Amino acid sequence: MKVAIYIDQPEILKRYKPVNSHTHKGIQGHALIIGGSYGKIGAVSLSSKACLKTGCGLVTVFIPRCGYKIVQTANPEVMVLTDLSVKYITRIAFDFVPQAIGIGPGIGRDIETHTALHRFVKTNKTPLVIDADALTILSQNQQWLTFLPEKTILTPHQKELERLIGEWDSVAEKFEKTVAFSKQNNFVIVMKGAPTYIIDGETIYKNTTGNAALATAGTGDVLTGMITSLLAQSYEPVDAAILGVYLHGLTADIALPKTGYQAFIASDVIKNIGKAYLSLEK
Ligand SMILES: NC(=O)C1=CN([C@@H]2O[C@H](COP(=O)(O)OP(=O)(O)OC[C@H]3O[C@@H](n4cnc5c(N)ncnc54)[C@H](O)[C@@H]3O)[C@@H](O)[C@H]2O)[C@@H](O)CC1
Ligand SMILES: Nc1ncnc2c1ncn2[C@@H]1O[C@H](COP(=O)(O)OP(=O)(O)O)[C@@H](O)[C@H]1O
Ligand SMILES: [Mg+2]
Repeated sequence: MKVAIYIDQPEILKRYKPVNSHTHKGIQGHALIIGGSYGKIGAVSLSSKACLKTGCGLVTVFIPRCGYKIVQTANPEVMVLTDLSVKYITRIAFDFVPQAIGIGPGIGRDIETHTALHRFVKTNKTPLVIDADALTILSQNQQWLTFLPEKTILTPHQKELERLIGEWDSVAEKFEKTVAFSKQNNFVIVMKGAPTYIIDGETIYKNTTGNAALATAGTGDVLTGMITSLLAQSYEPVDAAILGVYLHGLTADIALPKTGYQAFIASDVIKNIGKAYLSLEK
């Protein structure tokens, strides 16, 4: 395995772009988060809130109708578009041009959602982050991979990675297969775990923040919102992935002395994004 580049504060400061004092919401990026299904609207609610809290100017979600009141109530700052279907996404449509799209949190694996995802990837040209059930659907339809834009960011956990690249017999083989998959498709792979690695072709980055408090429902959905936010704010895809993973881990390191491992939940990641950013400016 090639030597990994450690992602620590000096590496982050090479990439981090502070906010310009003359900016306005119209140029801070408009992100679209597509996901949710009956019982898993929370995933989109968390993801879209994290997207806003990471600095994106405008955030819209596209969800099934059952999520409308939930997201509008939980996150009044987020705009909401709905599918015609109540429980699942069946046809993705929106009438604006986002700077980045995050797709997958809570989207489910209904067969009609497979069709919606197929139609979407065939026509989409917007920079993309793909997570969760959208990754699982893609794993089952690998001929769709050629439709994805260059440097699409995929954020699999270990099981989702296995569905994409197949089983491995050793850690070295896991990296070999992931590097090959990244090179073949020109994707950025966020290989989530403890620690998380970011793989961009032959280049491997190893994150240095985060702890076991993150082993709780929804923290991956939050990460998707954070990376989508940075992509919408014009970070290069690999930098959006690196900075997103670093800040995400840092929230858990900051919160740990107050929450302990057990009481930390995905909303605590979101609560601590501000402190994570502030620590970069110290
Ligand atoms: N509040 C919500 O609405 C939540 C919705 N979620 C959504 O639920 C859907 C299913 O996601 P899941 O990831 O639970 O289901 P998956 O079936 O995709 O993956 C979970 C399976 O992978 C295994 N696994 C092996 N190694 C793992 C690792 N390192 N990390 C995580 N799992 C590992 C688990 O044991 C389990 O069998 C996704 O769309 C996701 O976004 C979850 O994120 C939980 C919270
Ligand atoms: N023990 C751990 N140490 C550090 N980070 C962890 C640990 N367990 C999980 N994480 C992080 O938490 C997140 C979990 O993502 P994921 O499994 O997709 O959760 P969900 O789908 O519930 O949102 C990933 O960013 C992963 O790296
Ligand atoms: Mg997940």
